[in-house]
Amino acid sequence: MILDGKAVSEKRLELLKEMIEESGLYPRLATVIVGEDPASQMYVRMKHRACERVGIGSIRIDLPADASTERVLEVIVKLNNDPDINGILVQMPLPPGVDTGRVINAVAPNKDVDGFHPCNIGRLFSGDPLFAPCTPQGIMTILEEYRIPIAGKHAVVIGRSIDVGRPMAALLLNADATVTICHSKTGDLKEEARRADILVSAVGKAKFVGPDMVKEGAAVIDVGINHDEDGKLCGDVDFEAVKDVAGAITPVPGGVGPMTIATLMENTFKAARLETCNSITAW
Ligand SMILES: Nc1nc(=O)c2c([nH]1)NC[C@@H]1CN(c3ccc(C(=O)N[C@@H](CCC(=O)O)C(=O)O)cc3)C=[N+]21
Repeated sequence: MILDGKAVSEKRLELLKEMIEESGLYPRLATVIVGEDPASQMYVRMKHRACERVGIGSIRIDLPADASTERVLEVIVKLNNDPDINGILVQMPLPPGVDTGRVINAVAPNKDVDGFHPCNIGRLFSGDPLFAPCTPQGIMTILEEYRIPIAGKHAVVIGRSIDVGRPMAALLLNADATVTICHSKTGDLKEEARRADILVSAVGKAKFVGPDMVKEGAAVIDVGINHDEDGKLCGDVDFEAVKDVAGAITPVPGGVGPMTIATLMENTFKAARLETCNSITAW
């Protein structure tokens, strides 16, 4: 079975649009983009387009590639204090001259729709999430939509990044999976992967996951964004070879990517609803 992330994202965006309309709220997202990386430019454009579609207002702040950390922090503090903004997204990766850790720490946790702030990561790992990072949260939505069982299953996550691998493991653990996190220093990665009922690959290498790494019937989730020899967009998984072994598999494109954007919209609506609670205990 192919897990159609594009279709699920469309469905969720339609639902969200109705929910926003009914709420009477007008959520607003600010994106901050530093530099002119073409992929980042494209992703940010896609995010603003999604905002427009569901009834979220959005503004975009562009800074030059040589902007100082202080300058980026200044912009974030202003957005933190702006009552017209509910959600703040700083497009990653930042140029090497900008201190990413300081930038992430500066975003107000209740506007952190990316879920990267240590407060949000901590809440996620303590089993009481506020905002979870969009890519792994979007993957949970796909698994839910297709009724793929998680509780009691063995999940293996390849990759330990703060935006995907780690929060993915926390979300699966919160859903009662038994979770293994693998990375570049893992002893026998093949053997670990083969144990997975749910295998999530977030490595960044084309054809990294072959059929010899997949248990018959497993759900395979491909988070990779790579390009093959012909320059065509592809994931980490050798799709053609794995699709007959796996019970379910996400394609690239059309799998995890669209879910990331749909989840960002959902998180922004959540941020707008939070704002209407004036007590921190209600979060
Ligand atoms: N602060 C921050 N938050 C992010 O969520 C974030 C980020 N920085 N930096 C970059 C990554 C990457 N990302 C994607 C979003 C959509 C697609 C997507 O929709 N992809 C389409 C294909 C698009 C194409 O044609 O290239 C698909 O897979 O079908 C992919 C990747 C969000 N990211």
